[in-house]
Amino acid sequence: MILYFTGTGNSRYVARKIAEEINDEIISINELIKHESTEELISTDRPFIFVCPTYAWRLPRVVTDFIRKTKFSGNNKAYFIMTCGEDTSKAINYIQKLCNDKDWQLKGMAEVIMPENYIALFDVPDKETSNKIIEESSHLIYKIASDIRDEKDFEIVEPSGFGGTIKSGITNIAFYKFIVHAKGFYSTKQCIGCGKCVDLCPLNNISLKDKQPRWGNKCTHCMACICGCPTKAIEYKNKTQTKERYYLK
Ligand SMILES: Cc1cc2nc3c(=O)[nH]c(=O)nc-3n(C[C@H](O)[C@H](O)[C@H](O)COP(=O)(O)O)c2cc1C
Repeated sequence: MILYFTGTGNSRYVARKIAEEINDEIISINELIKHESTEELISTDRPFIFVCPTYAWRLPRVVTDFIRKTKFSGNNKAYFIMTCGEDTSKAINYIQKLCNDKDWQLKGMAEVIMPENYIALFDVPDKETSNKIIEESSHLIYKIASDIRDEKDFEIVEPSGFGGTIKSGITNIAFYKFIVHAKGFYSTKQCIGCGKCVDLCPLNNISLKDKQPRWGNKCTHCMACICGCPTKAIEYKNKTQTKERYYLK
């Protein structure tokens, strides 16, 4: 069973490719969280395969919380596939700990480089570069799918050095404390009040007031609202006005 979380489509794309290759069922964690079905039992006799973005060199906190809260049964094997713009540093250590706590056998963690989507802090690649990155990911995605099909362990990810320990450790904690807030988001005159941002927000953190989006305090910086807006009417502080949006359908 493939369970994916996504902000801007990269992880959904990878999850779908794997599902096609291994002919397995696919479930959106976004939908489960959105409909508050996170504590229900999820059961399969095939391995659990989690696909999600990397946030500050670890699993997104929202995914870790989902896994911790939800009851899983039927088998105890888990694969983790993290899409990322660059690297996952020591995310593997935290995944191993999560698996130990869940009594799961970790069959491996793989990182798949996909286009950077963190528009609030960085530039995202142009269309041509994004397409090239996506195309280049296919070889690895097929290898991942083939290993899962054969129930093989993934090749071990080279452990990163001390820099990685800092990034996945203290920097991750500081990142959630100081950066991950909805405060900087606002809509512009281009907003047509369509509510797409409300639908896309996995945490139900956006509501419409007078046909304009209002953000609550549960934001996880997934970038779905700003990148998925059909009229490019959402901005973040003064960081995004001139930037292209990135969203993979
Ligand atoms: C809040 C946030 C934090 C991120 N942190 C990292 C990171 O630590 N390392 C990295 O390589 N990419 C990082 N990225 C980039 C995403 O992990 C990457 O673009 C991913 O494929 C997006 O997946 P999605 O489209 O399924 O949401 C970050 C993106 C966001 C929005």
